[in-house]
Amino acid sequence: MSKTPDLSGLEAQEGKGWVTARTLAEALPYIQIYDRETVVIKYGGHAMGEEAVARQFAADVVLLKLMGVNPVVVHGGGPQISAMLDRAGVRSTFVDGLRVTDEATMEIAEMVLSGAVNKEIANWISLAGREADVRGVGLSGKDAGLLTVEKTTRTRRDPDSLIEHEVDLGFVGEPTRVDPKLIRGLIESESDWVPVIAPIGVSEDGRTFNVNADTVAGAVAGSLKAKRMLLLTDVAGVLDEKGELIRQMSVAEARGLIASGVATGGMIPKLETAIKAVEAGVEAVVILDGRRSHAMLVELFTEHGAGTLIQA
Ligand SMILES: Nc1ncnc2c1ncn2[C@@H]1O[C@H](COP(=O)(O)OP(=O)(O)O)[C@@H](O)[C@H]1O
Ligand SMILES: CC(=O)N[C@@H](CCC(=O)OP(=O)(O)O)C(=O)O
Repeated sequence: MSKTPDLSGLEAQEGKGWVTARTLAEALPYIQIYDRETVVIKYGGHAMGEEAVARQFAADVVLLKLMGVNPVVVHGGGPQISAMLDRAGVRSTFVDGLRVTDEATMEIAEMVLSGAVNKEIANWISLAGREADVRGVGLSGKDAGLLTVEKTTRTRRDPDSLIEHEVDLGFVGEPTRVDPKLIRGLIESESDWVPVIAPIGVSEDGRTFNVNADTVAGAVAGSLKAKRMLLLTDVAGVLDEKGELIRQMSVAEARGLIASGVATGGMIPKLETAIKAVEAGVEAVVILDGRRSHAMLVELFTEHGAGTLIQA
């Protein structure tokens, strides 16, 4: 009697193919929703983690572009700036999550953000997309008048005298104007260019400023009236008072989380940015864990999404 060949390995392999095909087919409605829509992705310094994670992120950005989405990446690099300041022996302090930036700090922050981090991300996108000619284009707010800022002011109340006094953050800026012409030109071009933006801005009188990357992403997304802004960070999303993930919330509920003290630290500027972006015409903002592989794909192309969605 002839022996039946053992096909279990082959079946397992074929089974995987069928699962992949079904996943792709199920993504069809979402692929159509995002077809030629702009999605601004804020890629935080913590989410970058190891090189393999960052390369995976770049490959997912390429996939988005090839699926018809127009991704625009705004990156951070806080931990990377801190590491370089340490090496240079420059001490760094933060006020309300913003780095106090003197001249020496500004010089190093710009080197790290516009130089190392920006070019690395653009390069990884170009490498991941080279077969299809998808190319990362590294820019900062200094290019083509992209980001005009004014000096950020912060006040503090003295606990004894109760008198308010100004805290000088140095070269820290708030966006006052985004000129999106260059970005529009890149995303609407026949070429598959993906803009990658470092959070550096210029004041009206031409001085260089360090800007929180969430804030830059919000301003860019607002000026482009993006379909989505994704804030990739190092938590699953916004957590409620019991530490459970909130899947969806309104702008009013986001304000409530800040007021009640459930959102603290770095989550406050993220929610404030999300609120401003929605008010500026971004359809929805999602805060999600950028360390999880394919988090952006799960968010955009599956029924359940990932992280916390904030909309009007
Ligand atoms: N309610 C909350 N839900 C989730 N995270 C929160 C909340 N309140 C505070 N956080 C903190 O916010 C952090 C994310 O902000 P941040 O560290 O600035 O991120 P990034 O460096 O990615 O911009 C989380 O790691 C968490 O410690
Ligand atoms: C003014 C200010 O604080 N600028 C930030 C810019 C980088 C940033 O925002 O990076 P993450 O998104 O990785 O935190 C900084 O110097 O750290």
